[in-house]
Amino acid sequence: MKFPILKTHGSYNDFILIDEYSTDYGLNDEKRTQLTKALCDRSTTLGADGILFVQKSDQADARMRIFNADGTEPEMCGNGLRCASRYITELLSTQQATVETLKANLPVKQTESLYENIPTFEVLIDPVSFDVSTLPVIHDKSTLINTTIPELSPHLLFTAVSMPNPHIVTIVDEINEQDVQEIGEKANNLKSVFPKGVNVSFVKRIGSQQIFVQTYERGVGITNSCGTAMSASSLITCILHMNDASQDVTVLNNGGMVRCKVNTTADGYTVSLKGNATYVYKGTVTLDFSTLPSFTFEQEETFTAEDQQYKELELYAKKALQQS
Ligand SMILES: N[C@@H](CCC[C@H](N)C(=O)O)C(=O)O
Repeated sequence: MKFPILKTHGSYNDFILIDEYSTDYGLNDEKRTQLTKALCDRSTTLGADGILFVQKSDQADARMRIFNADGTEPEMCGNGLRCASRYITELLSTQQATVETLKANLPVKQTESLYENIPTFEVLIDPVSFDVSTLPVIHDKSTLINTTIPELSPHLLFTAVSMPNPHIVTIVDEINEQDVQEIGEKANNLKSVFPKGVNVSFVKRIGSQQIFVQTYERGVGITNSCGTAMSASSLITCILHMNDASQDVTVLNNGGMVRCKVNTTADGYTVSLKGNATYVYKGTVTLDFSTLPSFTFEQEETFTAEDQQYKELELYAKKALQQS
């Protein structure tokens, strides 16, 4: 089997995009899982945090499915949706679209550049719920807001929210990557509390409407950034009165920055997530499912100027972090 792939990233949360919209490769979910594990492996010529499968939809303009590097399929991916949105809107020659995801059909659009000449997309994160049963978290209360989870840590205070993938967020004075790794691994092994695993974020407030977020992603590990986690973190800082809703929260991360706006709705909240959708390279993968994980990859095009431009945003975000 031979198929083209596109390497893309949102705040250096990187994905391999496979276009099943234009060509039916006859993949089933078992094959998608096998493919994801093989191509996302960082010891190969590719490597990524996940695969975005772009497909046809009978409810929306197109459909995006995301598979984590470990082959599992989560409910949502915010950074990935921006990348898929760029691909879909270019494919359909439009500037906005509705994209079917596992839990909702979501509006997406190209928007003003986050920084000079950065392809920028805005996606809606919805549905959002603080009901612990939606993550799920096994807990005797129906919501978990700024509360200890003694099985996880005796002193950290966590808030649980589904975006609609599961997140727990803790606000700290300083972020230590070792702690993020340790608590993230522990939470994902704690099946009595998080039966489906959980994304774990540490958040530091760095100024008015400005936060820094680091995330341990379920099914991946520590990533440069996680779009739904940054949306969850912005929302939680608003409900804890550290930031204001209805105004942008600038979220710095280890791969750059995004902007999140918390919207108050009749049912609760949604979050608008704005950030880059950067293409890195294109090429062709050749493989035989019977001999996976081995495959070959031939790179055909690199988006050097785009990559260079993004590095300037990254530098700007790093400086903003140092000055905070
Ligand atoms: N990186 C993503 C989230 C991907 C899914 C997550 N690892 C999960 O299992 O829920 C994002 O940008 O939101």
